[in-house]
Amino acid sequence: MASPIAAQAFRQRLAPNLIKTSKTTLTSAKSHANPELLHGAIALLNPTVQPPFKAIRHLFDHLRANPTAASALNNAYPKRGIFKSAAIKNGIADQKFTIDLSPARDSLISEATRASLASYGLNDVISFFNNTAENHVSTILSQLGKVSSIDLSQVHKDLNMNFRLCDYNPLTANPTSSNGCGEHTDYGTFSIIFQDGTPGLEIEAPHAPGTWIEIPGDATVVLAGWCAFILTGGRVCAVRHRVRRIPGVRRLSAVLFVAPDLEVKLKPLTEFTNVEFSKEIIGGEVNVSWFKDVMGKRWRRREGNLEVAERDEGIFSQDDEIRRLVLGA
Ligand SMILES: O=C(O)CCC(=O)C(=O)O
Ligand SMILES: [Fe+2]
Repeated sequence: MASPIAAQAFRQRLAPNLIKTSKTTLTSAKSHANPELLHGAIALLNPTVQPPFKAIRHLFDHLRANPTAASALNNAYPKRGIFKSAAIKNGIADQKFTIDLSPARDSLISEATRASLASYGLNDVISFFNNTAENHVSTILSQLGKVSSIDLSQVHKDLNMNFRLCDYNPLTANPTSSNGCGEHTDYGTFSIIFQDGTPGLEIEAPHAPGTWIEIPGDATVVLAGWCAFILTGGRVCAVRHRVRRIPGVRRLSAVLFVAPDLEVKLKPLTEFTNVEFSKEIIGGEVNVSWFKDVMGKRWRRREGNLEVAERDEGIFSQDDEIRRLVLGA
């Protein structure tokens, strides 16, 4: 999708202060495939702080074992809930549990609930994400801006962020399933994925669809989503990824998602684009809020968290359909 040159530049120019090139080597899911297949589609981050994985494990264990605590947390955001555990009953959906936070949702959690979850790690988790946002988000945004020659700061004034914890726990409805998180492309500008050392994350080679590259379990990965692809006129590629489970092995991750401001029109911020976009995109008919909503339905279906009434809508169930919306082909 994006030109190899821009993608290469994304990796190289992010390098000076962000990429750890020394110990981390990328290997391919296919035994002899070349890691260069990634063409710089992702960057590796040397983070200032690591997630508090011990606290994250405690928090998931506590919420899973205590439905009252889980309901109290979910009541802070009744529209969708915060702790998602559909995989306890649903063996076809992604076999993981998640805790979905954001600065806005954080402020809705009552003092009583916050206090009751403090000793199970909630505060540590929130300060980790706030710290990461403070230390890395604007730098990554400006580096992405430099490699694409497009000023992304003008459409990221509100810092629209989401924080997600994932628990790929063997105690789900389908313990032998290798599907931790089905293949998908994140909707926003970029995501930072922190891992607890357990492998499982795989990236699809942007120029060799169907070839999946295994990412080492200790790497912290920055990858771009659909909004970056559209805003930069295809100069930054949106990267498909997935998580495979190793039966019997628990894996934890923490993900920080950054997206443009909700009212921003999703159209290239340049007339010189690398690809041809759909007339809806060029015409500025799609804004971030609408796109997030549409994408959200798609990922909630995959994750088994879609409300019954929404489940039958049948639209946008595939990455392909999003691609059609964006590229019109
Ligand atoms: O758990 C991971 O490593 C990745 C999760 C992910 O891609 C997502 O939640 O969008
Ligand atoms: Fe993702």
